[in-house]
Formats: sequence, structure tokens, C-alpha cells
Amino acid sequence: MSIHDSPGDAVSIEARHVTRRFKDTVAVNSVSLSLARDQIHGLLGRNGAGKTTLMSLLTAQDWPTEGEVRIFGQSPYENEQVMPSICFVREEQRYPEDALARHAFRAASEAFPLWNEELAQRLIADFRVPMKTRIKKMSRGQKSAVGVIIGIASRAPITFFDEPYMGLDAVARQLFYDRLLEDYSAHPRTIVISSHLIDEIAHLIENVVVIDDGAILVDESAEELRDRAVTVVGRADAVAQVVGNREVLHQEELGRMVRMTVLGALSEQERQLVRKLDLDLVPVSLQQLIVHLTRRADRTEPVGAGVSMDAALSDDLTLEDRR
Ligand SMILES: Nc1ncnc2c1ncn2[C@@H]1O[C@H](COP(=O)(O)OP(=O)(O)OP(=O)(O)O)[C@@H](O)[C@H]1O
Repeated sequence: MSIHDSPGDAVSIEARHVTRRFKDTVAVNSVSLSLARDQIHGLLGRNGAGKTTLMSLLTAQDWPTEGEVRIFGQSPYENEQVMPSICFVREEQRYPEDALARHAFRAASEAFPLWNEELAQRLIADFRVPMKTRIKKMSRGQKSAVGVIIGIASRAPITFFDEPYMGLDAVARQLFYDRLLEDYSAHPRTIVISSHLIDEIAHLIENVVVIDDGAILVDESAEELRDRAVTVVGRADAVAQVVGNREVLHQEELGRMVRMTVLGALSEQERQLVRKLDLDLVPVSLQQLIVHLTRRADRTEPVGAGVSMDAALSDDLTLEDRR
């Protein structure tokens, strides 16, 4: 029995007050995080927020300046039980000078005990990976496809994808999402994806982690997060009546019609009003919500000292309170 088979442990990776400094830059600032096992986590944040650094720490590819990372309850460093459980697909993966795709796949098949060759072959055909071209000479999208295939076919109990879509066209990205979800459903494991294309991966992710300026801003289920805001569509005067003085995240107008996304769930009474006024409620876009939260954090100091998203999103605050 390998360590990830051990029953009862709901957490696959835990970070305790993890800090990573590079000279004057604090890339990750006292982050504490527990990643539930067998879920797909989205790691989101702006450029330079600390995503790649945090991923390197959580996969034990890098050492924290302070704090501790535990994987399946163990210290991962030079731990031969833990390391084969982790596959980290980086944006800029380096391969040996003369390597062909088959060399990379063979190395992965040797490194990851749960590697599935049949799945790998199917993905190679799906992504049309040229098998006779050196990886170095491949296009960006083809290189990304090699990484994505390794990430999926490794079936590693912990798989990280750091912006895996670089250079992949829309068809190939969709293929990646579909194949990942298919294989994850049949073989659940812990997956962490960092991406700027939030709405593209929104349907995949079950838990959302947002990092900003090295600190965790949001760590909650995608469902809970979505429930914190609502989009109301219909006649402008009727929409205004329903949303009251809630904070507006986004608004689009088309003549007398308006589509307004506001913070704060609707009460049953307000839902009745929505029906009476013939308005529509549509699910809120995760991207809009996260863009808003990140912008808010930029305006509100200091994030690390407890200006939590709970406060930012609290239904109890009036617009005036928030200013
Ligand atoms: N090796 C390094 N040496 C010095 N500074 C670094 C190093 N790696 C990262 N940083 C700094 O740490 C901060 C976080 O970088 P990181 O690459 O983790 O961000 P990111 O969220 O992945 O960004 P992006 O979305 O642009 O890829 C940045 O300010 C970056 O300049």
C-alpha cells in the first residue's frame, strides 16, 4: 500500500505559514493552506501574485524560507515515498537537447507508477503530437501538449498544471479540459491548475484558491463563491428595485434592459420579487467575481492582516460601509 492509499486523510497537501523570499521580494507570505484530496483546485491570481512559487513549494520543488509543507502528512523533501506521487507540469518545461516526445513519455512512464500507456497513446493521437520532431523544435502548443499528456497519463495522486494551455489553440484547450475531466471522474486525484483563463476552467474547479501579493485571498468551494454574487437581468427600474444598494460588480446596458451583477445572495422575498417583476437570474461568472475581489484587495490594506474576502463579500455591509 502506498502512502496515498492510506484511508481517512482528507487532506493531500498542507502548508503551514509558508514564506518564500527572493532577496527583497516576498513571493509567498506566510501562507497556510490545506488542499483537500481528490478535488480539482484552481489556483488563480494576477501576474506576479505568487502562483508558480507557491506551486513549486507545494510540490516540494522548492524550499520555503520559513514554514512547512506536508504532503500526505509527511515531509516531502527527498522522500522517496512521496515524490513519485507528484506530477508538476510547468509552463516552461525543460527537456534534454535531443529529446523526442517518446523519450519524455518513456521517462514519465518510469517516474510515475500509475502511468497509463493506453491513455497516453490516445492523447498523443488526440493532440496530434509529432513523434519525430525534437521537442526543442516543436511549436509552443505542441510542447504544451507534451506536458499536458504527461500530466493526465501519469495519473499521479497529486498533479499540478501551471498555466498548461500556453500556445494551445482553442480546440486543443477544450480537448485538455474534456480529457482531464473524463479521466479525473474515473480516477479521482488531487489536481491543481493555475490559469488566467478563469471562465474556461470554471466548470472544472471545485475549490478556488486566489493568491494576491503572496497572500491567500480566497480559499473556498467554487459553489459557495458563486453563491455570494448574483446577476439579475431585465428592465433597469425593476432590476434596481431588486438589487437595492448592493455593490455592483458589473453592469451592461442595452436600451432599457440591464444585466447587473451584484454582491450578496438574494433572500426568498427578493426572489419572489424577481419572479413578480419578470426578471431573470443567471449564474455569476467566476472570472468577474475574482477580478473584482482582486481589485478590491488592491484597494484595501493590508490583506494579510485580515481584510478577508468574508468581510469584502459580507452581505451585512452597506455600500457606504464598504467605501
Ligand atoms: N527565482 C526568483 N528570483 C527572484 N524573484 C522571483 C523568483 N521567482 C519569482 N520571483 C518573484 O516572485 C513574485 C511571484 O512570482 P511568481 O512567478 O510566483 O508569480 P505568478 O503568480 O506565477 O505570475 P504569472 O501569472 O505572471 O506567471 C514575482 O514578483 C517574481 O518576480
